[in-house]
Amino acid sequence: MQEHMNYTLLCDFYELTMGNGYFQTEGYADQICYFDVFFRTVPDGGGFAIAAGLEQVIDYIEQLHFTEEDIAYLRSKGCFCEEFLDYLRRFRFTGDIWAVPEGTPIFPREPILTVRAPAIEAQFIETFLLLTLNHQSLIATKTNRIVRAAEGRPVSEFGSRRAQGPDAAVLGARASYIAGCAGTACTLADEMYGSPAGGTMAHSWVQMFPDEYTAFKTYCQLYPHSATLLVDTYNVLKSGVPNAIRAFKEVLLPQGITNCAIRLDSGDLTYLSRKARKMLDAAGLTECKIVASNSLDEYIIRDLLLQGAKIDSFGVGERLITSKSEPVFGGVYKLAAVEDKAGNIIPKIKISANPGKITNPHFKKVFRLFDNETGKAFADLITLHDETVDQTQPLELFDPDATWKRSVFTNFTAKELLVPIFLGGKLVYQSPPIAEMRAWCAGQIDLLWDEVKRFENPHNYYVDLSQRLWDIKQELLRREGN
Ligand SMILES: Nc1ncnc2c1ncn2[C@@H]1O[C@H](COP(=O)(O)OP(=O)(O)OP(=O)(O)O)[C@@H](O)[C@H]1O
Ligand SMILES: O=P(O)(O)OC[C@H]1O[C@H](OP(=O)(O)OP(=O)(O)O)[C@H](O)[C@@H]1O
Ligand SMILES: O=C(O)c1cccnc1
Repeated sequence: MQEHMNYTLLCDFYELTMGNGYFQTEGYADQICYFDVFFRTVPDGGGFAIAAGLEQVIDYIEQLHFTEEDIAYLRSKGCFCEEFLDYLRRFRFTGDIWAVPEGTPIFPREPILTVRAPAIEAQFIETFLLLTLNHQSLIATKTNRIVRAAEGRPVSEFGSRRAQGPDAAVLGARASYIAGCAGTACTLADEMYGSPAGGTMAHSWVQMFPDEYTAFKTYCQLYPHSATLLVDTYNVLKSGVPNAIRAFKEVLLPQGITNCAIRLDSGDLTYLSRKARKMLDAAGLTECKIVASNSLDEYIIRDLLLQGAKIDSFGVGERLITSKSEPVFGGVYKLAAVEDKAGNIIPKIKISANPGKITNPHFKKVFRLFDNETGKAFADLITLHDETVDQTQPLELFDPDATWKRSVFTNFTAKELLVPIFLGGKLVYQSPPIAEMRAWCAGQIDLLWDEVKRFENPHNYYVDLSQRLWDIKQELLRREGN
């Protein structure tokens, strides 16, 4: 796991060959440059994504170092000069990083992390930054859709066994908690990151005993305050629910415990939950909760609730932990500017035949604009690094592609999204406890309009450019695009 691993060589090999190249090319080794991390489309056609993974980026940056074994390995590749290998012995990150806090809703094309550092350092960290932010933001974004579909009912993350490897399980559980899961079945995610671990029982527990009732009774005796009995091993309505009722009545009720649950893991979850609810209520177990699982996702959960299922909470595994419907979060790392010897910032652009892939040049800031009357966010504004937004003056925003579409806003508050994380190689940010990230995430999503939160065809939230930034972009397009 991350804490015990040296991930320095978890980079694409070209980061090293470029680094060696910059090192040997006069004037490039110390070239200060700016890179932005941003993404282009929200997975699943959603209206926004959730940023996650920053704490692991911080750990990585702090741990960055090449061991003598790493140097020997790189020497064996035969393509790095000795001076560069010697430089790698002393390699540390000395630059600046700004990023959006974890749990923040984010939108396409805006920087969610910016690096300012000497070229070799800034280039070297690309792979790990992207893989970490892409993975956790993907799982956080998917989880949040699932959690919103559950309309306030707790969702537990059950996916470790189907995750694509240990990091995907543990860090996925971490991201899912930030994005709104109530907890996880992953014990290590609790120990390492504080995402609360808990769970029910497997079919094997029920199969292990001579009969279903004995399995339930034994479990209730062992865990009277957290008994969730899995009722679908044999026959839900004919044996599972009746045996659960019997065990609850014989073991829990005499102790005054009414807090209990059953889990449904197959069949028609609406039909079975409605029938089970009636049986539990008729037995006086009105406080007994019904948990549902079995290849759930946001669409099935929404359907179940529309059908009138009597489900109190959900366990969601494979489709959450793998983000099965859309398993790629396309965050990219693009050069936005370099500094000349005098420290002037020279903006850089990447041009593409696809206008959506043209980058926003320069060292930038992102402001989120909130309407003072409703408190809701209505647009994000990307500006140059030295611009401020004057909240006392009307602000004209325009569509960066269809520039004739303009609106003037008054009575708003502008909040900067990116906060300093490293300055001069020194960590200046303390990640909040994970429960605070989770509360921050929920609070920030509350500030988005419902139209932006639709699962299908959401309202397109505006991410606009300041006039100065737009002018610089157009100038670069004219200069470089011909
Ligand atoms: N009422 C419902 N409406 C929509 N989807 C449902 C409903 N009930 C269950 N589902 C979903 O339908 C799928 C059924 O899965 P599957 O074909 O594996 O059946 P199963 O009943 O789980 O069988 P098995 O006993 O093999 O596990 C699951 O994704 C489940 O969440
Ligand atoms: O379906 P998921 O969303 O991934 O939720 C987790 C699943 O994991 C367990 O199943 P198990 O590994 O025993 O397999 P099975 O129930 O599918 O046979 C559990 O009973 C859930 O069905
Ligand atoms: O605790 C559970 O019920 C659980 C845990 C992992 C996978 N499926 C179910």
